[in-house]
Amino acid sequence: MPQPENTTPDPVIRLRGATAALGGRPVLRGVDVTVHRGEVVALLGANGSGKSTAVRSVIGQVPLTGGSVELFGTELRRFRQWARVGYVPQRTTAAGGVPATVREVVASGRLSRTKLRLPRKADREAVGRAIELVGLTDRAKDSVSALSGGQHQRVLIARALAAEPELLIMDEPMAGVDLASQEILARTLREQVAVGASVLLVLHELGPLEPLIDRAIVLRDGCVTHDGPPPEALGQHALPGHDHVHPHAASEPVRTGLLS
Ligand SMILES: Nc1ncnc2c1ncn2[C@@H]1O[C@H](COP(=O)(O)OP(=O)(O)OP(=O)(O)O)[C@@H](O)[C@H]1O
Repeated sequence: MPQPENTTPDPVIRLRGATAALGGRPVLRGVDVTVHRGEVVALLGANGSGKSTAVRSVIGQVPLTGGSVELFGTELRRFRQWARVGYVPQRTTAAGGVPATVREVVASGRLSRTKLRLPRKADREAVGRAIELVGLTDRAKDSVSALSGGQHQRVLIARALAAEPELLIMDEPMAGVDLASQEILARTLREQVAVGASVLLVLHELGPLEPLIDRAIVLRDGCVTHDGPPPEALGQHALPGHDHVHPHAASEPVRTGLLS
C-alpha cells in the first residue's frame, strides 16, 4: 500500500557521489549526504573543504558534474515543491539594495506559498509567527539596515521559516552572530525540530546547537571523512585539526578545530 506523503521513510535529502568544480578546480569529489526525515545533520569541515558548495548543489545553485541529488525522493531536476524547503544562505556583510523592513523581508519568504495570489490572513499570521519565533516582533516595522548582524541573521531565518518548510538548509547560521542571538537561533531551531522539521546545517563550531545535532558529516578537500555521531561523542582528538577546549558551558561556542 502506498504510504501517505508525510510518513514516507525516504530521505528528505539524498546527495550521492556528487562531484562539482568551481573555477576549473574540483571542489566536490564524490560526496554523499543523506538527511532523513526529522534528522538534524551538521556539515562540518575546514575552510574551503566544500561545505557551502555541497549545500548549494542540493538546492540547484551549483551544477553537479557527476552524481545525483534528490529532494523528498524526487530528482532535483524534476523537483518543484520549493515551499517545503527553507534555505538560509551564508550571510554576507554587504547589505546592498533598497532597505526593506523586517516584515517585508520575512514576508518575501512566504512567496513560495502565496505564488501570484494576494496574501491571506493565514500568510500574514505565518509571517508574524516567524518574526515572533526569532524574537523580533518589536522590530517588525524597522528597516533591516538598522539591525545588528545577529538580528539580521534572525531575519534571514524568519524569512526561511515563513513558508513553514519541512526541511531547513542553513549555511553557517551562527557565523558572526552574538551570543544572545545564537541562543535565540538555537531555541528557534529546537522548536522547528520539535514539530518535525529536518535540518541540514553548515557549521564551523557546534556551539549552542550541539545538543540538537543527530549526526555530523565532515568534509575534507571535497570528500567525506566522517559520517556519524557529532565529533564530541566521537572524541575530538580523533578529528583532524583538533583544538577543542573542554569542558564548555552550554552558552559558549564549542571549538571543533574543524576550521583549520
Ligand atoms: N565561485 C567560485 N569560483 C571558484 N572557486 C570557488 C568559488 N566558490 C568557492 N570556490 C572554492 O571552492 C572551494 C570550496 O568552497 P566552499 O565555499 O564550498 O567551502 P566551505 O567548506 O564552505 O568553506 P568556508 O567554510 O570557507 O565557507 C574553496 O577552495 C573555494 O575557494
